[in-house]
Amino acid sequence: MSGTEKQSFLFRENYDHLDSGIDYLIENEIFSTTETTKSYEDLREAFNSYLSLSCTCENRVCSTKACLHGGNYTKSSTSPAELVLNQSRKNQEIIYECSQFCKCLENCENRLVQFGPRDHLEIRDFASQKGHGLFTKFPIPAGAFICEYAGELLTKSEAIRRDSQQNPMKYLICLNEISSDGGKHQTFVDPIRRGNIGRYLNHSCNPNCEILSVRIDNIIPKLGIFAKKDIFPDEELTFDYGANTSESTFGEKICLCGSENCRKFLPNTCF
Ligand SMILES: C[S@@+](CC[C@H](N)C(=O)[O-])C[C@H]1O[C@@H](n2cnc3c(N)ncnc32)[C@H](O)[C@@H]1O
Repeated sequence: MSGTEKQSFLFRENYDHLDSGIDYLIENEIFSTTETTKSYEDLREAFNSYLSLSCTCENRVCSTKACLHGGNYTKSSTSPAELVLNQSRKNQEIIYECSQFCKCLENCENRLVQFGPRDHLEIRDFASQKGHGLFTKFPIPAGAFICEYAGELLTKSEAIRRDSQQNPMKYLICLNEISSDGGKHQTFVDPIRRGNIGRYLNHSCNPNCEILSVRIDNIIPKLGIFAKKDIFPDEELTFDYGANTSESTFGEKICLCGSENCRKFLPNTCF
C-alpha cells in the first residue's frame, strides 16, 4: 500500500486510505471544536506539554532496568535486526521510551514506536459486514511493533457524544490506565474521519495483537499495537476491543472473528 508521503519529526510514512474522504494522520491530534470547555483546555494543555523525564545513560543501550525508562525492548531471537517487547520489562502495561531529553543516543534500544509503523502492511476488503481489515505481507515476530492507533484525541464528553451516534462502523477507543494509587486515567482516540493505518485493525476474541500505552515526550499516551505472537504472511492483524477493561459489556453487533472462543458480539467502548 503506498500513497502520498507524509512526514513527522522522526519518520516518513507511505500508507494511505482507500477512501479519499478520510484524512491520513500519522500521529494523534486534538479534535477541533468551537466550544472551549475546561476539559478541552486541559486536553490541549496536556497535548502541548513535555514529559521531560530523562535518562542519563551515556551509551546507546538503554535496554536494561538500570535505564530510567529502559528494559522495554530487546532484540528478537528470531529476527535479530528487530526490537520486540521485553517480556520481563518493569511495567507490563505502560512503556516510556527515551526522548530528545535523554542523554542516550538517538538509536538507543528504548526507542521504537517513535519511528513509526512497520512496512509491508496492507488494507484488504472482506466484502462483508466486517468491511476492511489490516494484513501483513511479511512474517512478524512476537512482541514486534505494528503501528500506532492514531486519530483525533477527544475529551470524555465528546467521546460519549460520538459513541452515541449511529455509525455503521465505530472507531473510537478508550484506553484505561490505572495508576499505582488506584486513579483511572483515560485517553480517547477516534480515527473515524482522521486517522492512520491502525484504524483498519478488526476485533478478534483470539487476537494476534494487543494495545499498550506508550509515552515518549508527552503525558498523553500513544496507543501502540504490538504482536502478541509470531504472525505469518497474509494473516489478518487483530486485537481484542474489550481487552483494556475489567468490565467488558457487549453490543448488538455480531462478531465475525471466527475464533473458537468467539464471544458472539463485539465489545462496547467502555468509559
Ligand atoms: C476500528 S474499525 C475496523 C476497520 C473496519 N473494518 C473498516 O472497514 O474500516 C471497527 C469496525 O469494524 C467492524 N468490525 C471489526 N471487527 C469485527 C468483527 N470481529 N466482526 C464484525 N465486524 C467487525 C465493526 O463494524 C466495527 O465497528
